[in-house]
Amino acid sequence: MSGARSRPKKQSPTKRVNEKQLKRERDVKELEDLERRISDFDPKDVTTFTELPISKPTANGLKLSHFATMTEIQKQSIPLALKGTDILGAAKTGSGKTLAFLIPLLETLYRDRWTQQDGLGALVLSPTRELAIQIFDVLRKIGRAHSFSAGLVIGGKDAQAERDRISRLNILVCTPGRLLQHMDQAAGFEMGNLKILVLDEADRILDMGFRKTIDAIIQHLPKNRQTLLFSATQTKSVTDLARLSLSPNAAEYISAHEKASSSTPTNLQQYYVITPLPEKLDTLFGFLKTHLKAKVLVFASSSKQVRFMFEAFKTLHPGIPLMHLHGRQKQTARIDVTDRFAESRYACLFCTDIAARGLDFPSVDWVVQLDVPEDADTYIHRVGRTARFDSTGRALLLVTPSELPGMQARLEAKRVPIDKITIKESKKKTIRAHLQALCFKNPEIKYLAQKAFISYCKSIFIQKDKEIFKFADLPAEEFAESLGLPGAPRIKFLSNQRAKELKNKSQQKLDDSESDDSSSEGQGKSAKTKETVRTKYDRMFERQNQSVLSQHYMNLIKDDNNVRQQDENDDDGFMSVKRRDHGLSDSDDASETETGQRERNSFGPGIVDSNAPVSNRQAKAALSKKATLKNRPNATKLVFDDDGKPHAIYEFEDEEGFKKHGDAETQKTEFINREEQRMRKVDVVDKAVAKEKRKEKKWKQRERERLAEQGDIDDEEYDGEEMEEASEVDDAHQRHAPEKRKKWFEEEGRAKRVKTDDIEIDQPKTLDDLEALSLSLLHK
Ligand SMILES: Nc1ncnc2c1ncn2[C@@H]1O[C@H](COP(=O)(O)OP(=O)(O)OP(=O)(O)O)[C@@H](O)[C@H]1O
Repeated sequence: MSGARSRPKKQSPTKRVNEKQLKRERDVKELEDLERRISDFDPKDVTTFTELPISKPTANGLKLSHFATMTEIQKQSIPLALKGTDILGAAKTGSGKTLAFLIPLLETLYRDRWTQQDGLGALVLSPTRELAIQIFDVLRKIGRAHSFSAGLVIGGKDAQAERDRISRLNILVCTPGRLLQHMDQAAGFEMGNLKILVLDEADRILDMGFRKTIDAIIQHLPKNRQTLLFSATQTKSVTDLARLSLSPNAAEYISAHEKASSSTPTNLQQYYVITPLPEKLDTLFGFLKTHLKAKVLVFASSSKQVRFMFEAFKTLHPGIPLMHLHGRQKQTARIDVTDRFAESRYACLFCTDIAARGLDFPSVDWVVQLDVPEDADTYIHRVGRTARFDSTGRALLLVTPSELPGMQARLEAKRVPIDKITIKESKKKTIRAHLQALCFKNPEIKYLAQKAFISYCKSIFIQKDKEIFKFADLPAEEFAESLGLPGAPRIKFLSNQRAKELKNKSQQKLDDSESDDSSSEGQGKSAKTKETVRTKYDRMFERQNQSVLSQHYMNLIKDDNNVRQQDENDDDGFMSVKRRDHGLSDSDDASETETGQRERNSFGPGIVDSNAPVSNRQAKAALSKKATLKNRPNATKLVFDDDGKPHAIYEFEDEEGFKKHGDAETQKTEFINREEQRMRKVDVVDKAVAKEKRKEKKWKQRERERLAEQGDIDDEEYDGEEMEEASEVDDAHQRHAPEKRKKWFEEEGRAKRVKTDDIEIDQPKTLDDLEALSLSLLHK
């Protein structure tokens, strides 16, 4: 019958077993073959991936992804890595290091016939989320014909969902902080079988910022694994290798471009322009205006500068789409921005160094460094975002006159060819007046400008290369002016050591973003946010740079702090908020106090007054009668002698006399009963007075409405009442309050006279008055 589906022939069980066995035998033979090819393999003169002794699935994946010819680092490192050697791979930016580690990774698991049941076999660590995403994408492309389960664990997503699947993964691409979090929390997450560990941007992962995290991760990994380290600026530090249980003799150091005349791509043109600090934004704006048909990456040294630049330049409409990327953005925003910039033809992306390493944005025309990088390695990574693989690109470094000699020396030592350019007078633009008007009009922008100013100054202060970064040479006032500020905000600095610690800590947080504002997925964090209501003050205190504060906020905290500051003889500091109830760990607290004077001369995050109210509501509540009573110690009765000295009453009575009134327990009970009765009486009075007040208030309200209807009272007086209430919490408002209050009282008297049928009640002054009032009210 046409159209009828023919049923698949049912195989006999014996036949099925035979087929399975045959397949197994074929696989074993293929693997043996592969092993033989690898051991016989002579890496000389190989140029294409097809010549490599690799599995069919990997070869297919490469073919389908259109990778055919190998780059230098791939040629040199893949054959060795396939033989199981530990590799320290160094090659210029954009030269294909990702494939150099992903191919051996897939092959190792394939040759070990890795299955889902074997658990985690390969681990790739990346310093940033964006880079991890990119590596994972390449892995998915070239590993599409394999049957391994691979996962991306980077934070910014639901931690529980990640935890649920992490134990089922064979290959994991992740950021260090997030991995450690899962190692601590995910039951059943085992790394004891791990065969291969990869550190991309190894020097960054092994530096101070990640030190503790990496050491904790390494402790859980088996020692007999293969380790591959890659970077454009590779570490050769013996200590670093020892931390990874790598012997420098056993690991192969492969530097694809060691003999090259430059350490940056040959198709990259590099320039610098000497720009005094206060002229930087003008220069950048002028640059953008003359490069509207380009894809530009602009690096600044902090997320605050990036935010300020982005917000301020947006209002100037330079004529090129603007975007910004930094570690304090939410993960979704970060992904959105990277995707949009990758897809854009012409755009300008303001970013911090989270975009400096590894990111492979296609067709970037220019990399502009608004602020000089902290070292030559960072310079190399930043400029490496352009001129990738076989494309061309250009880079521009804005360098201040005082930074120039030091920076030139560092770049020369690293074989970075860079030429000087000057800007044509006709192309110079100034945006200072616009920024000043903007800051004047828009407090948000002004606040961002203040933060940008302070974070820039701090970044200069904490840099370790003092030949480049000379804090004393900063033209503070002019710089502030160039940002549109009326004057330079004051800054308080930490000791160098503490500042560096904080920088590393915060850098790791930003890079890994496990616990910054933007990532709400962290278990600890979400638990914390559930417990407490976060107010705007909380958010302010949680900011990393606590000394970046608006003038308004400074005024709010100034008085309180002045007292403490004087105690501490800390004349130069402008800000002395020391602690707050923010859940800093004990160790953090301890370090604050242990280090004593050193810490006092410091700036630092999250160290604020623990007693400070964190919201208007709490501030008001803390001042309420109830709250003050609650916190007051029990009252003690004192009697003053003839000389005016206070004595406790028991001092006037000996034990005999005391016992005459009965035993202590009875006396106590009697006293409590007596007091209870008294309180009950007082309570009746209080309630009556309160009721009367409510009544009076209602009546006044009605009266006001009535007068307003008649046109006797104008709107301003209504405002006056609101102003008076608000004045309890707002200093600024208090200045206006007396005048308004006077006005209000006048109206009050008039209103009282008009209303004649209500009972006139004199304000009770003594307890007797109160009792009389309550009795009269009760009798009514
Ligand atoms: N063999 C190859 N053939 C063609 N294109 C390649 C090859 N290898 C890599 N590429 C491409 O070159 C670009 C850069 O590769 P990759 O990101 O791996 O560089 P990298 O050396 O890791 O750079 P960075 O040091 O900046 O991290 C990518 O777009 C990649 O697809």
